[in-house]
Amino acid sequence: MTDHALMLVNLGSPASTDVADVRRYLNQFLMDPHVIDLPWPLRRLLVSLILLRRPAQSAEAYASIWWPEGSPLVEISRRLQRAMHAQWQGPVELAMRYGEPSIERVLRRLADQGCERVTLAPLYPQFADSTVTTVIEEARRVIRRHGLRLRLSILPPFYDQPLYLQALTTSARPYLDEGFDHLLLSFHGLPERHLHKRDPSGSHCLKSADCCQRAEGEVLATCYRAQCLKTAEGFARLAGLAPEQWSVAFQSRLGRAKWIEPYTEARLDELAASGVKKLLVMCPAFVADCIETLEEIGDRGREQFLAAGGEELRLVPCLNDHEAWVAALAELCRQAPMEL
Ligand SMILES: C=CC1=C(C)c2cc3[nH]c(cc4nc(cc5[nH]c(cc1n2)c(C)c5CCC(=O)O)C(CCC(=O)O)=C4C)c(C)c3C=C
Ligand SMILES: [Fe+2]
Ligand SMILES: [Fe+2]
Repeated sequence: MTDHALMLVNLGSPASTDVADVRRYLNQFLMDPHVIDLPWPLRRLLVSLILLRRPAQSAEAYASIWWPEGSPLVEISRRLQRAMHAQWQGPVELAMRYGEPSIERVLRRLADQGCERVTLAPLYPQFADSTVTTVIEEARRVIRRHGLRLRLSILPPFYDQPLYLQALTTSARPYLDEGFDHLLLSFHGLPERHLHKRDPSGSHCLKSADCCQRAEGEVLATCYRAQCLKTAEGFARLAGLAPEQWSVAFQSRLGRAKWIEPYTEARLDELAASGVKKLLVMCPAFVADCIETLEEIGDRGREQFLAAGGEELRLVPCLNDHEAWVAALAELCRQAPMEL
């Protein structure tokens, strides 16, 4: 074995669709201070309130998209892991930020096997504290706590990398070629507060209608919304789409706080009302299909769009284990910079 491992990390799913497993998963996920960024007593109170009803609702949603092998997100991530073996000289491991296999279990196993270097690949194209930062912090915590002699390289967010955008375009091409009235690029949403907290100038994010279009340098480096727009523009350019053929929205809102806009739910109604009959939806914040794409868009979103007068909603699959993505990801990981 070479001593340089690749560790892919995705979000994770409940162990099963039982309400108790979903509650355990949601508790671990939502109690992460990077996800619900309130002081502990308030976070504990809010999460306990969410856990009164949400686990049963989410369990039903998970049950509607669950595969015989288990969670689609986890199974697809395993397929990606297997495909990466052919691209990486050394062990390729998969970990989940919440649930199993945990970052702790995987890093300890690698260290036990004599591995000295790990390229950590958070599988998120765009930066957010609730995804990327929490993975990196957890890896560092585990290394410190167990005194592991591991050197880390970290794959940075790749929202504008030509290799990623090209893979996205290649994987979407058959769907684009079938013809459509409009393409909606629906990204996972984020509470606005998360953007303000990371705005280095304190006066840029959400301060004007086009702040995210104009973001560059250190503002762009931590503005999730601006990075989503860059992904969308880069994809549209490569795919040869005209500006009126596509738009961006943000899905998966939770709670009462204000999340970044426009909301996908509202856009689905607007698009149907504007006469769009055949709608394509892509979800480029996710590299693997999951409850947010399959259930929220593929089931509930489709129902909503048809009820509003649309005729067809086609969900473009995420990159999953597409060969163009496997090759792109391997190259991006080889280029990942070593931590100082
Ligand atoms: C405050 C709550 C949430 C924030 C912030 C958040 C950010 C965020 N999440 C993803 C990617 C995924 N989220 C997924 C599921 C999911 N997300 C939240 C809440 C927040 N996410 C919840 C409660 C759930 C669970 C499902 C539900 O009950 O609705 C998933 C899918 C997991 C699966 O098992 O399929 C992904 C992937 C990103 C990229 C992001 C910030 C940009
Ligand atoms: Fe989420
Ligand atoms: Fe911004």
